[in-house]
Amino acid sequence: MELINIPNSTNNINISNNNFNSNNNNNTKGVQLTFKNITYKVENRKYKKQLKKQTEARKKKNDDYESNNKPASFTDIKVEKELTILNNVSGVIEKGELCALMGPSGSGKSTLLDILAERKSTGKITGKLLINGKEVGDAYKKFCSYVTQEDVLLQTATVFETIKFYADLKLPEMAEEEKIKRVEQVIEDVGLTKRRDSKVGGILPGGIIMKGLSGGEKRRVSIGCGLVTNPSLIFLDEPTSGLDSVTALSIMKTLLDLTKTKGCTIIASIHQPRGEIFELFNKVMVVIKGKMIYSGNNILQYFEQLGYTCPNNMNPADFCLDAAVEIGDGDRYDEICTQWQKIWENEIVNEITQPFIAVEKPKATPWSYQYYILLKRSWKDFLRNQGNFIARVGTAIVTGLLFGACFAGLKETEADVQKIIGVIFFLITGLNLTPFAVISLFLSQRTLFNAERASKVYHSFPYYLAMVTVETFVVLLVALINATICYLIAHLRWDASYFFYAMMIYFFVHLLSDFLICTLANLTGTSDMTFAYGSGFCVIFMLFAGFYVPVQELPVSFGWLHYINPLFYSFVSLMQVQFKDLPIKCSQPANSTIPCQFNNGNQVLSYYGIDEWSRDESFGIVILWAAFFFTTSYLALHYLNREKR
Ligand SMILES: Nc1ncnc2c1ncn2[C@@H]1O[C@H](COP(=O)(O)OP(=O)(O)OP(=O)(O)O)[C@@H](O)[C@H]1O
Repeated sequence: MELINIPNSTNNINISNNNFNSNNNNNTKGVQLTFKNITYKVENRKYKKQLKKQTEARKKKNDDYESNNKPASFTDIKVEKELTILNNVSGVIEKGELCALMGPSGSGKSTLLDILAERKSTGKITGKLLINGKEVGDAYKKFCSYVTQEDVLLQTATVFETIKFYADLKLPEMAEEEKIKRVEQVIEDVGLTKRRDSKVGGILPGGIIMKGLSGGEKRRVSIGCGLVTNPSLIFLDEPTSGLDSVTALSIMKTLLDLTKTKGCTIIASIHQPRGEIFELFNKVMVVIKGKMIYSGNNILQYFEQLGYTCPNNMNPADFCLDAAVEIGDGDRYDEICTQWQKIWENEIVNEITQPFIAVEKPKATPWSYQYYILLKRSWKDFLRNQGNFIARVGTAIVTGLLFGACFAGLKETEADVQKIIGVIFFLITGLNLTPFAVISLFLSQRTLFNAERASKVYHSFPYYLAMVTVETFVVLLVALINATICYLIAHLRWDASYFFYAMMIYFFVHLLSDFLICTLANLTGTSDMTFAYGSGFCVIFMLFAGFYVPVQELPVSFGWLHYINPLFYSFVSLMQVQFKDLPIKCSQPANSTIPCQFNNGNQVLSYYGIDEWSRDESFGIVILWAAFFFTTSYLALHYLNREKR
C-alpha cells in the first residue's frame, strides 16, 4: 500500500470549534513532549500454567496422531515469559495542545499515560521521554502532573485545604502568602471559587455520610490538586468517566481553557466522548493492542484513507472507536501499524518546535516538614470525624462503669482476690478488643495513602508517623479513661506509684493491640480478613494469658505459646503491680480450722505460676511487642497493598 501523506501534526492544528492554534499560544509555560519507542513489558505470571497447557495439548496431538494416524486439531499458542503491553509506541504533543488518547478497552491507554507521567513502578520500560527535544532526567517530574480516574480525596477537608495540602508538600520553598495566592488562583481556574470552603464530603470510614461536593466538583478538585505546581504537562486518566455529559463537557472546557490561558500541554485518555467533547481536542492519538496507529489532528481523514468512512450524523468518537476495534480484530492490523510507524519515522520524529529549557532537579521536601503538614491534616480530620472517637471513648466509659459496678469496693482480702484478678484480666481483654472499631478507619486511610503515594506527594514514613501520633493520642485517652474509672470504683491498688505504673501498662496493651489490627489491615487490605485474623489472634492471646489456665497447668505441647503472647506479659506485669508484697487479710474466722489460701500477694502470684517473673521485665516485653507491631504495621503499609498500576 502507498504511504498516506499525513498533514504535519505541528503545523496544521486547525480545530473547527475553537480556532485554536497551539503554536500561536503566547504563554511560555508549556512544553513539547516527545515520546520515542516506548516499550513496556511485564512478567507473564501465567507462564508456567500456559506452558503446561501447551505441553499437554502437544502431547494429546501426538497421542492422537499415533493412535488414529491423523493429526488432531491443535493450534500452537505462543507462550512467552514476558507480556508486551506497549510495543514501540512513539508520538509528539505540542505545547498548549489538548490531546486525546483513544483506543479500545485494554489497548494500553492507561499504561502509556502512566509511563508518560513516570508513575509506573513495575515492569520493564524502554524508550525516551523528551521535553522540547531533550531528555531532562529527574527534572522531568517538575513538568508533570497526573490526575487519576477516581477522585480519592479526604472527605473532611475543604476544597481550599485539599489543594493547599498539595501546595504545602509540593512547593515547600514557596512563601506562605504566595502559596495561598497560588491555591486561590487554582480554585478559580477550576471553577470552584464558590465552593472554596465546602467540605469534599462523601462516605466517611464507618459509613457516616458527610454532605459535600458533587461528582463533577470533586473531579475539579482532583484537577486542581494537579495544577497547583503550575505543571507544563498534565495527564488525565479518563477525566470524564462517571460524569454526566453536561458536567463532562464543562470539565473538558476547563481543561481547554488551561491550554489556552496557561499554555499547558494536556493529554487525557478518553473512552467514548460525546461529539462536542471530541471536537475540543487538538490532537487524537489512537492506540490498539499496545501499538500506536495514528496521531494527529485529522483522524477522520486518515481513517477514510484506510477505507473506514465515518457515516454522516455519527458521533466521530464512536466511529473512531468502532474503527479501532475493527482494525484491532482484523487482518490489516499489522499492516496499519507498520504504515503508521513509517509515517512517524519519515515525517514526524525529528520535529522539535520549542527551544531547550534547562530545569533543575526538583528539591525534595524534608521529612520533618512532611510530618508537620500530615499531622496537621490528620489532626483536623480527627476533629471533624469524631464519630469513631466518641464511640471508642463512650465504650471505654460504659465498660469502665460496668466493670466498676460489678466489682465495686473490692478489699485486699482473700475473698476478693479472684475478683481483683478478674478486673485486671477483663480490662486488658477489653483494651485488646477495642481496636476492632478502627478497622474501617485504617482501610479508608490506606486508600487515600495509596493514591497520594502514587502521586509522590510524600514519603510513607512521615505519613505513618503522623497517623500513629493521632492514633496514639486516642489510644492513650481510651485506655486511661477505661482503667481509671474501673480502678476508682473497684478500689484496686491505689497508691500513686502502683496506679500510674498500671495505667502505663494498660496504655501499652491498648497500643500494641491497635498496632496489631493496623498491621493486619495493611497486610490483608480488607476488613473481613482483618477481622477474621484479628479475632483469631485475640482468642489465642486470651487463652494463653495465664488467667483461665495458670501457666504451669498449660498443656506441654502448646504451653510455650504464652512466651510469645503479649497479653501474658501484660497480665504478669499488672499482677505484679497489684499483688507483689501485698498483705492479704484472711477471710476465715479466727477460730476456723480451714487454713487461709492466701496470706499475701506473693502467694497469689505463686498460685498463678508468675511469681518468678519481674514486673519491669514483663512490662519491657509488652513495650517491645508494641514496638514490633508498630514496625510490622509500617512495613506492611510501605511494601504491601500498593496501587496495582
Ligand atoms: N502489570 C501488568 N501485568 C499484566 N497485564 C497488564 C499489566 N498492566 C497492564 N496489563 C494489561 O495490559 C493491557 C492494557 O491495559 P491498560 O489498563 O493500559 O488498558 P486501557 O486501554 O487503559 O484499558 P481501559 O480503557 O479498559 O482502562 C490490559 O490487557 C491489561 O490487563
